[in-house]
Amino acid sequence: MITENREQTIFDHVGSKIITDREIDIVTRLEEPLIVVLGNVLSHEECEELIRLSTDKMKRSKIGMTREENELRTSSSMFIEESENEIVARVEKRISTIMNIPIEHGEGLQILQYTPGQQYKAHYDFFSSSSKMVNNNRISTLVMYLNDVEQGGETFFPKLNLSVTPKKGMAVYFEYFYNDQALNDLTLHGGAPVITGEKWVATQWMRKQRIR
Ligand SMILES: O=C(O)CCC(=O)C(=O)O
Ligand SMILES: [Fe+2]
Repeated sequence: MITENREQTIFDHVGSKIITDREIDIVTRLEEPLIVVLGNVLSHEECEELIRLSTDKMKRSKIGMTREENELRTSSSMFIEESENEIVARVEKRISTIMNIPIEHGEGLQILQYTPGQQYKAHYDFFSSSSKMVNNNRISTLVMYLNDVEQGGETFFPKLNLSVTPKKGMAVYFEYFYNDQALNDLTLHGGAPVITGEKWVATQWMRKQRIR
């Protein structure tokens, strides 16, 4: 493997497994920019619990659920901030090990629900240099799939001709903290329209510095 001249990454795992309270599988990796497909990240029970928590919260406060009015993302979204929930705390700890960043750098888990026709058009997760957020920008993302989608809903990276099929309990990780901005720009990605069924994901974004 050619490793010279490669930039330092945040994700530091080698081999085919990441040992946390669960044994996570490294299924596929693209090196630059680093994009890793991971298996066995969440148990089916944990996936179902995250969907339940989000559905519950949605019911409790109708304003908590933001149905996006803009064209970029047509899914519904919700932040889960219940770190006091045993499952959320356990999952956050695991995510922190996978992403190799303390959980205090993480925005709360965001749950997205897509119904047929809904999508998330190609975008960057990092904030543009004109944003106030750029001082403590995002550096990495973990998108976890909470269910199987009958048809559609792939996470796609148009500049890399890469797409990842949602599979319950699996996840895709990518980072964009390279000195070479051209590498960061290659992480353009989106959620393809769901054709049949529903799609639920939980996204963890990490910031450069702690935010909680
Ligand atoms: O739904 C997906 O596959 C992608 C989600 C995403 O890009 C995000 O949450 O930032
Ligand atoms: Fe994204």
